[in-house]
Amino acid sequence: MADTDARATIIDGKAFAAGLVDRVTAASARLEAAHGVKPGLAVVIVGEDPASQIYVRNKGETTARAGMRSDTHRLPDTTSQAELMALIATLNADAGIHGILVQLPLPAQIDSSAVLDAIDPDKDVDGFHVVNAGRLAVGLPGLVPCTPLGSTMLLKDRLGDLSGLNAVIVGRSNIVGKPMAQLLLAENCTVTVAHSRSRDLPAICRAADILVAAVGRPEMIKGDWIKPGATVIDVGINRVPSADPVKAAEGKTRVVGDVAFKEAAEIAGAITPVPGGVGPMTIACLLANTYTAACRAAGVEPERLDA
Ligand SMILES: Nc1nc(=O)c2c([nH]1)NC[C@@H]1CN(c3ccc(C(=O)N[C@@H](CCC(=O)O)C(=O)O)cc3)C=[N+]21
Repeated sequence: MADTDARATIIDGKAFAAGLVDRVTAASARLEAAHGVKPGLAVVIVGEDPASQIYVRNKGETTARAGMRSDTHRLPDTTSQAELMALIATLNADAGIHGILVQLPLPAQIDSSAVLDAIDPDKDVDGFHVVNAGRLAVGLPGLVPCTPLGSTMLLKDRLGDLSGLNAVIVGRSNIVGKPMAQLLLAENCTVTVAHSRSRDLPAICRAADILVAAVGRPEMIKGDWIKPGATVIDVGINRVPSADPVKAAEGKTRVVGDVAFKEAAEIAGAITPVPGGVGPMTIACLLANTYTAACRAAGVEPERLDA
């Protein structure tokens, strides 16, 4: 691709996500035409974090472009737990809303897990509710967290059958690492979940045919941690000072992943870039989950969307 040093195939998450959004758009139009149901997503944002505002705006725009209903609820950062719970109760009861996303992180006065677990699990398009975590763990249909879902789609698109491959996930969060482990286990991978307390992380990573980096530490995973030919999925989106010291001094930033991309691309067989890799898949999968939730609410079998 553009980087002539790179040996690895650069996995174009942005392009795959655009295709997925197109398929969701078409499937949603057919759902509306046949059953009179227009998928509806409600996004709730509490406070004024500028980065969060950007994500919320992107989600809202993409949802509208896909022909879905998209409501954004912006609440002040002084919002109480009770006020947020009341909004969620209203959205749970609204038949025109099939998906609810409460943007994280929430302000300190709010108990996040209580809020997430107040969302109707069948409208929980983030897949963060304990019921959906449980469904995923035991193999029942539910709603699957968007970032691991999108990462798995990219892996299957690139590798086909994942059976028997060694998958190493670095990071054990409830929103990425743990659900990613469940999805790859369901694909018959041999799954290792490594984390900050793991001993000899480089050696663990070097055994990986599939390496998923989801730690939130800029460029922590080095090129010599990667097995030659491995497929690397970089989930990290870290804002760091610009590489140009003059721009950095002006406060300019750039976005990097959890993987030292340039050196990793010399060794890996394929790698997702940041930006343009997993991030766009997260938003596309949010729309896919909203479509799936709308179909289930209408008692309609969702169309396949993953390819
Ligand atoms: N309840 C909840 N669900 C979320 O899914 C959730 C959340 N809270 N809180 C914030 C994080 C962050 N997040 C991103 C999604 C897409 C991009 C994305 O598309 N990034 C682009 C652009 C990156 C850039 O240039 O800034 C890319 O990677 O190419 C980024 C970040 C979802 N989040």
